[in-house]
Amino acid sequence: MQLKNDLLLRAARGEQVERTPVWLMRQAGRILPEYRAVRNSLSGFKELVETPELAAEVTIQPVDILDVDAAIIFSDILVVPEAMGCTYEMLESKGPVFPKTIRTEDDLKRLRVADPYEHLHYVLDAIRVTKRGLNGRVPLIGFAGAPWTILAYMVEGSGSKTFSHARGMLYTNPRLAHQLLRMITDTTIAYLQAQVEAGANLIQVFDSWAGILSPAHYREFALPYIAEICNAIRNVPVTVFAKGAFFALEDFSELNCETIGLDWNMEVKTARQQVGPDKTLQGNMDPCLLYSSFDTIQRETIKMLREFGPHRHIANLGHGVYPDTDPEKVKCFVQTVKEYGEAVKSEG
Ligand SMILES: Cc1c2[nH]c(c1CCC(=O)O)Cc1[nH]c(c(CCC(=O)O)c1C)Cc1[nH]c(c(CCC(=O)O)c1C)Cc1[nH]c(c(C)c1CCC(=O)O)C2
Repeated sequence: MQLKNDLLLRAARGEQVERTPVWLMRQAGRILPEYRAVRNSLSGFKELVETPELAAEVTIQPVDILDVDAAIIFSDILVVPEAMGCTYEMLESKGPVFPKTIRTEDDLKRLRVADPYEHLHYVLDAIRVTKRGLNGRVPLIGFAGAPWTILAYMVEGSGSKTFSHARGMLYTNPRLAHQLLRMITDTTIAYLQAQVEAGANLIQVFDSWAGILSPAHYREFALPYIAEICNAIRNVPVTVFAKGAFFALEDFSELNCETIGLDWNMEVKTARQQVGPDKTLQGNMDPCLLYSSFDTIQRETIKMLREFGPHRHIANLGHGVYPDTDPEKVKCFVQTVKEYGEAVKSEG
C-alpha cells in the first residue's frame, strides 16, 4: 500500500524532504495515560506484548495522540532471548529479570536458534494488525536488539550498571561469547526478515549497551554481528542506534545501513564528519529537555534542527522518552519540528 506520509523513509534514504520527520524512541508506553489504561487492565507487560490486537492498539496511540511521523511496533528486545529458550520476567519495580542466565557451555546447550514463524509469531501478527490499523498513514518501524546488548541481558540476568558478568565473559570465555553471539545473530536476522515480510517499513537495531565496551571489544564482539544483520536486510532502510558508541562512528560509516542514531553525548558536527555525507543521522535531544518549559523546548529543538541541517536528519531524542514526561511536552517537541520545517519552506 502507498504510504500517505513517507517522510521517514525518504529522509533515511537521503532523498529530498519537505521537512524533517520526527518520532520518539519509547513513544508507545507509560508516558501516555491511554497506554497505562490498556496496560493496567492486563496481568502484565508480557500479556500486552503477546496479544497482537492490544500491541497494535498501543503502537497506534502515539500516531493519534502525539502526531509523530512513524509508529514503532510495541514489543521488546527481550522477546528474542525468550524465543531462544531463555525466558524473562518483567518486574514492576526492577525491570527485566532472567531466572536462568547463560554463563557456561552447558547453559548454551539449552538454547536454540529460534524460528520467528514458530516462536515469535505474535510479533509478526501484531505487525500485520498494526499495518491494517495504520492504513498507510505513517511507516511502521520494526526492531530488534543488537547481539551484544542481547548477550548482555542473557549473561547478566537483569539490568546492571556495569554488566560485569557479561563484560567479564569477553575476557574469560571469548569463544563461548562468540558462540552465543552467533546464535543471537542468526535468530535476529530471520526475525527481522520476517518483520519486513509482515510489513515493517524500516528496521532499527538497538545496541543500548554499546557504550560500556572498550573500542577493541566493540570491534570484536559487536560490530561484525551488526554488519551481518545490516547485510541481511533487503528492501527497507536500516537504522543502527548504538548508545554511547561515539568511538565507533567511523566504523558505522562502513555499515550497509541508511541511518545512524546519535545520543546526546555526541557533537552533531563531529558525528557528521566521522560518519560522512552518505548516512542519515537520527537524534539526538537529551530526553531531560522535555522536563523544561515549552519555551525552552522550542528554543532547544530549533537549535538542534539548525545543527543537523534540513537534509539526512530524522528528529528524535538521544534515547527513549522517560516515563514521567508530560505528553504535552512531547507534543511541543513534535510540533516544533513540524512548524520549523513549514517556516523554512515558506522563507525559501
Ligand atoms: C534495553 C531495551 C529494552 N527494551 C528495549 C530496549 C532498547 C531501547 C533502550 O535502550 O531503551 C526496546 C523497547 N521496549 C519497548 C519498546 C516499545 C516501542 C517504543 O519504543 O515505543 C521498545 C523499542 C517497550 C517497553 N519495554 C519496557 C516497558 C515498560 C514496562 C511496562 O510498561 O510495564 C515498555 C513500555 C520494559 C523494559 N524493557 C527493557 C528494559 C530495561 C525495561 C525496563 C525499564 C523500563 O521500564 O523502561 C529492555
